[in-house]
Amino acid sequence: MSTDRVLKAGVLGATGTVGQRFIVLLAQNPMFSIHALGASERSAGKAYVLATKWKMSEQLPEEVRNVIVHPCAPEHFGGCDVIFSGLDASVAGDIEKAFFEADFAVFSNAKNYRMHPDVPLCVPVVNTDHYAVVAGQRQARRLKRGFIVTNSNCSTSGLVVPLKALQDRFGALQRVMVTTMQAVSGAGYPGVASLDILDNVVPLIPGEELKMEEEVLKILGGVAADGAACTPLTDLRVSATCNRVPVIDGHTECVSVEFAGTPPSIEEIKQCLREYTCEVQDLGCFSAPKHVIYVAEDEDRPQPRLDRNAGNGMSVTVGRIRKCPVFHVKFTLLVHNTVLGAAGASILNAEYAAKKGYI
Ligand SMILES: NC(=O)C1=CN([C@@H]2O[C@H](COP(=O)(O)OP(=O)(O)OC[C@H]3O[C@@H](n4cnc5c(N)ncnc54)[C@H](OP(=O)(O)O)[C@@H]3O)[C@@H](O)[C@H]2O)C=CC1
Ligand SMILES: N[C@@H](CC(=O)OP(=O)(O)O)C(=O)O
Repeated sequence: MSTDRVLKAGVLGATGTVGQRFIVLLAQNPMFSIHALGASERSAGKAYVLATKWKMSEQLPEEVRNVIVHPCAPEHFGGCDVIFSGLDASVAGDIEKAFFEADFAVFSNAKNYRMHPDVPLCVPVVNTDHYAVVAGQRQARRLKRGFIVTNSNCSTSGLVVPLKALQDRFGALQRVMVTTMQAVSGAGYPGVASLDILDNVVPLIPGEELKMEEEVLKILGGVAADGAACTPLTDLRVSATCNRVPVIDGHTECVSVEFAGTPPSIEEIKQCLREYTCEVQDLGCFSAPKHVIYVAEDEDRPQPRLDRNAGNGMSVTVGRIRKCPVFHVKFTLLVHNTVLGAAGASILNAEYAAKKGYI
């Protein structure tokens, strides 16, 4: 298809935290027009402005205010070229399946299909090569034009970016330890009660650590020669510890890395991170950041309030890069959890899919 055509976008879960971020980003993106919105039966039939509790700092785009929210069923999304899903995971499995089986191109934020071998788990600045499994996915699931691509857990999306840069330049990684400090917007709306999170740190985000530990292996892995399945790494070991902190947006992660081979110097690591580039940049995708990784110059960065909007939320900021006395190197990174960690990644995944002729 021509990448000059404006793609009609449907948004499932449009009223939620990720859904609102989709609305903000799609309204600014010349490749897409917002064509249809979906949410639960609680919201269906209402104008969007009445169905959602708008929590973005940007104004609700005028053209979306009075769009009627539909139930999340394919018959309400006719004419859409692409479906973005910010659905709650408790319902995403069945609803997204109904859409890709109805021949829609689905880009999901939910966890349900992430670890399926024939589904790309794609952080678009890291592993667009995993789109190679889409043809096999269509064949195995008897889909004509439909398919599903997922993006990762929001903390995973930040972590894999510097890890990919290091792996590409210096070879296999052996062990990674990560401790996260995750923003409250990661829990959706209304999310964590203020009495739980103000003046506090909560050392548990149910299910989060295992997701990170598994997803990193898939994203940093490859694709089988016949294109039938993704092939997660088997030699890398990842340990994650996840905490909720009283920050609105932006997940901070303290990472320690051990290389399988001879470790590079700290200067070589900094240079590698600064120089990292990826395919969506080469293709000139609208949402691709100019710099995938910003290496923070100041010793006390990254900080969520100051750095979360780097590259319009599509860049990862890495700082405090130093020797680790246990592994080889340690650093702190920051990722915008609802932009590169969610809606922004989905949109860039769709831009890539359009450029490569999948849509
Ligand atoms: N927040 C983040 O940083 C990240 C979130 N994700 C994932 O993205 C997804 C959305 O998260 P988030 O926006 O935070 O969640 P929210 O709880 O804020 O929003 C959930 C959305 O799902 C809709 N929904 C709920 N039940 C149904 C139903 N039965 N039928 C149709 N729609 C329904 C809601 O509609 P209604 O308003 O009508 O109830 C709402 O639009 C989740 O799967 C989450 O795990 C992934 C990465 C990061
Ligand atoms: N659990 C993440 C956000 C999220 O919803 O992730 P996932 O889609 O992997 O469940 C957080 O709280 O910050």
